[in-house]
Parts: sequence; structure tokens; C-alpha cells
Amino acid sequence: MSDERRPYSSPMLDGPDRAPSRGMLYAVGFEKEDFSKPHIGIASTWSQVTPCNIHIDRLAKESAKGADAAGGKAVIFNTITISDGISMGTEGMKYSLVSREVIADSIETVVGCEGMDGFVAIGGCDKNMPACVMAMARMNRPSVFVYGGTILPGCATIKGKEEQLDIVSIFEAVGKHASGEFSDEELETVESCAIPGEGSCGGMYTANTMASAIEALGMSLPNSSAQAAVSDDKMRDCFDAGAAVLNLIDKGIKPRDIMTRKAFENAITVVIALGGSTNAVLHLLGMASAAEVELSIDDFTEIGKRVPLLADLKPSGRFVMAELVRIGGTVPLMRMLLEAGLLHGDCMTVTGKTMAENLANSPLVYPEGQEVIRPLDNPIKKDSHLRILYGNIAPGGAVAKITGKEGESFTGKAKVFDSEDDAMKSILEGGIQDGDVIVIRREGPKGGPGMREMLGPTSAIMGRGLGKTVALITDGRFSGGSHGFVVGHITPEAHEGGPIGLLVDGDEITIDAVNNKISVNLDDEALQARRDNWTQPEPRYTRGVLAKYAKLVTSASEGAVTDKYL
Ligand SMILES: CC(C)(O)[C@@H](O)C(=O)O
Ligand SMILES: [Mg+2]
Repeated sequence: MSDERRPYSSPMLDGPDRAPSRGMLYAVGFEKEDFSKPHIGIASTWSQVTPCNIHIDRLAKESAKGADAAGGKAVIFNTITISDGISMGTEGMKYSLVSREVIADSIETVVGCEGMDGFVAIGGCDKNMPACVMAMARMNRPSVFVYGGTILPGCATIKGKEEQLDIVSIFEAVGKHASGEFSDEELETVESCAIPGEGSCGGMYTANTMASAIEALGMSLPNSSAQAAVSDDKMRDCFDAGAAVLNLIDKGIKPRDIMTRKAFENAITVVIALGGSTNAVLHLLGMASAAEVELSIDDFTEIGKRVPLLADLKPSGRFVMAELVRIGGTVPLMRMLLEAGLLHGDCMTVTGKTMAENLANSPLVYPEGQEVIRPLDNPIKKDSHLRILYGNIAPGGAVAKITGKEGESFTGKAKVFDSEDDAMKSILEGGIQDGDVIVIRREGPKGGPGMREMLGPTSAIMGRGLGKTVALITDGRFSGGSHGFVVGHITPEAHEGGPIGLLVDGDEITIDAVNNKISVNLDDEALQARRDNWTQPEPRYTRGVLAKYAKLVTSASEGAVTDKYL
């Protein structure tokens, strides 16, 4: 066995002076012949913390089998995960985006420290997925991402009607309960039935969005983003991913050969066609930064002009991910996009083949009469739902998710809150009226810190029936489950002196998603006068991981990464 296949493990394991390392590894299950095989890490985000990751140890074992069967020697290691669905709306949620960096750092640390020649990384919840890919981009060692797979919908009879439920149904039920539409008993029915088992949140929320984006990027196996967590397909995907790493080692294909600028364009295209989460903007920028690929928020606008929204998926559409799985997954959609000239077919992927070759080799097609994915000539929206807005509230950019169902422009009066908690309280207590623009600030990457997701407020707005008459803007971000007239990632954030921090109750705010503008009806002089009286708030944390994060993190428009300007 040549050392070419073992560039990292050979210096660690070969020769008499490396006997101690081998001695340690005999004790974790290595046999003599294993020392001449490529050393393959299997990064597992297994945790009992969340249903998204509860099964990942099973998947990791399967990937290890695949790597071993293909001639490698696999070693499984763990990293952490957190759960947005559980911590949402609490102080704890400030750790959510931070965890993306911690997970990327931890995978880099183990792969780097233990001399792994390649690795599989398995993620199931929103942040651990971009984190896995960021680690792959940083390390640039042959690697394959595995998605834990989608959860199935929960079912319950509510007000005499059989309903399909998921995590967002519970968040919206909270708003319905607050407005009196749901009784205590109905709320309990929803909460106890919505999450039936293993897998990631079931709509086109952030986990399914990022899984699809990573597949389109070429870093996971074809159609692996559209598989149920509990399925034979997912088990096969895990085995094949382990084996695929050995193929990449043999062919000398590294993540940065795959994660090119064109591959990121493919990922953006698929996210738009699927109606994906605003978090895709943040995470793709973060992943591109790790791969040292030039990508900016304005690329979403350019690509968004030509790519239509085709998927009728939740949160704003009708179907859940399990329905997309049932009709054939993401491959037929990607083939449609490729044939229309909207995808680059020449991008390399983890199969060792190009995107076009993978799509041509797949027998999958959508059945006649399916309603989940619209044809290109009858889209839900002819261009992107992800809008990058600029204006005197967001000179550095902002991200909105406007599918058109909410209308395309909104003018209203500001109701300003210095935290998500205050805003949520006001919405639940009936303090928000038609025509209000709820402003939630000091929730940015540095100011929050950690850019909490505003699923509580956006769902409470929906649950209270204010979805079409109220808008929400924030320097924080949104859940993939958020919908309505909402604008996040406002840059610069309030903590950095951004104009969102200068707004007061009653200011007239206009959001124009056709012309991509967000502005307050104040001239430069009036804004400057307010700026002259502004002082930077004290940081909310001065020790620990949140304080470290706030010091290092870049703006949302740069992907909120922590290793860029060191
Ligand atoms: C809890 C959710 C819905 O999974 C959220 O974290 C998301 O961003 O999609
Ligand atoms: Mg989330």
C-alpha cells in the first residue's frame, strides 16, 4: 500500500518511532494490517439532545462499514449538536449559530490531530450540516457529507380534521392558543403528535434546505438529501458514503476540487427552486469562506433573477419533505434545472463523476400528476423568493424571504424592541396591530450575540392571523419555518451602530421586495442627528464562548464566520 493514499496517517503511524500511536490504536480495535490502510474519520453529530440527531450513531456505524469494506480503516468520533427547535425563543438560542463554528472547529481539530486521510461527516440539524462542510473545506481532505434524513410528518385530528403536523405546527399553535382559537387540549394534541420520531424538521426548513444545497454543491451522494431518516435508502447512503471516500482518495479528488464557485452557484440555484430557508444565505457564505471561494450576498440576487421557485413545500407551501421523497427526491428537479441551462453540469462531485454524469445515470423521474414540484413554465414565482435588500436601514444588505403570497411590498409604522423576548411578549399580549412593522434589534451576530432565529415571533404573528398585515425586520435571523413579510440579517447590526439601532416607534418603514429596498422615511440629516446621540451598548457577555464569538464573528453579509480576519 503506497503512502500516497495515507498522506496524513503515514507520518503518524509508520516506523518504529510511531509504535506508541499504534499501541494506542490496537486498543480501539486496529489490527496489524489496518495500519497500512487509509485512516478514515467518521464525524458523528449523534446526540440525545434532539430527534434530528438521535439516530446518527446508527448511521455512523454504517458509514464506517462502508469505508472498511472499501479498504479503509474507519474510526468514529463524536462532536456536539444543539437543537433550535428546543432552545428557540430562549436565551439558550444565542448558542445556536455559535455551535456551527464549534462543530466545524471540533471536526477540524480531530481530523487534524488524529492524522485522518479522509472523512465522512454526518449531520442532521441545521447548524451541524454547514459546520461539517466547513470542516471539509478547511481541511481539504477527501470527504463526503451524509444527511441524517427527514422526519416523517405527525398526524392528529384537530377540530374534526385530520392534519399533517411538524415542529412549525406547534409554534403556530402557540399563536392560535394565545388568540383563543386553540384550547389547552388542542395545543397539547399538537405538541404531542407533531414530532413522531427520528429525523430533521420536516418542511423545507433549514435542515432540508442545507441537505439539498450540499447535494447540489456536490458534497453528498445523489438524492441523499431526499431520504427519510428511517429508511433503507438512508442506510445505503451511509454505507456508500464511507466507500466513496476511498474512491476520492484513489482519484485524488479533494473538497476544494468540488466546492468551486460554479458549485456554489448550483447550490444557490437548487435552494431557490426548492423555496429554501434564509439561513442558506448565511451558511453558503460561511461554507464558501471556508473553501476560500469568492461569494457575496449579491450573487443570490444575480442567480435569483433567472431561477424560479418551483417547490410547493412548507413553510409557505402545502407539502413536507417526505412528499418530495415519495415522488423521487431532488435528482429529477436538478435534471430539469440542468436541461434548462440553470445548473452547471461540469462540476465535480463526491461520486468522482460530474453533476451531469450523476444526473444522466439516475433513472429517477417524477410521476405524472405530482403537485410538489411545478414545471419550469408554471412556477410558483418566476424569480427567487430570497431577496437581498438594501437601503438606509440596511446599507450592508439584508435578507428577506418573499414567496409572493405575502404581497411584494409593505409600508407600516415601526414598533421597536431591543430583544426577541420583548417582541414575543407584545405579540402574544395583543400589542401588535395591522400595519405595524415589528423591529427586533440587538439580536445580530455580535449584539445578540449569535443571531437568534425569530420562529417564535413569526409563528405567533401567523397564529394570530396577522401574517398579511404585519411585517417584521431584524438584525437577527429566521428559522427555515418562518414565513410572512419578514426581513432579517440587517447589516450593519444595531450593536455596530447600524441604522436599525436608530429607529424609534412610529417611524415609517417601507419594504419593497420587487426593487429590493428597505428604507425608513427619514433623510440623511435626520438619521445623522440620531447617530450623534447613539452610544454602543455594553456587550451582553464578557466571558465564555458567547463573548469569544462576539469578538471574532463577521457580519451576516459575510456569513457570520469566526476565522476570517485573524
Ligand atoms: C426548528 C427549525 C424549524 O428546524 C429551525 O431551526 C429551522 O431553521 O428550520
Ligand atoms: Mg434553525
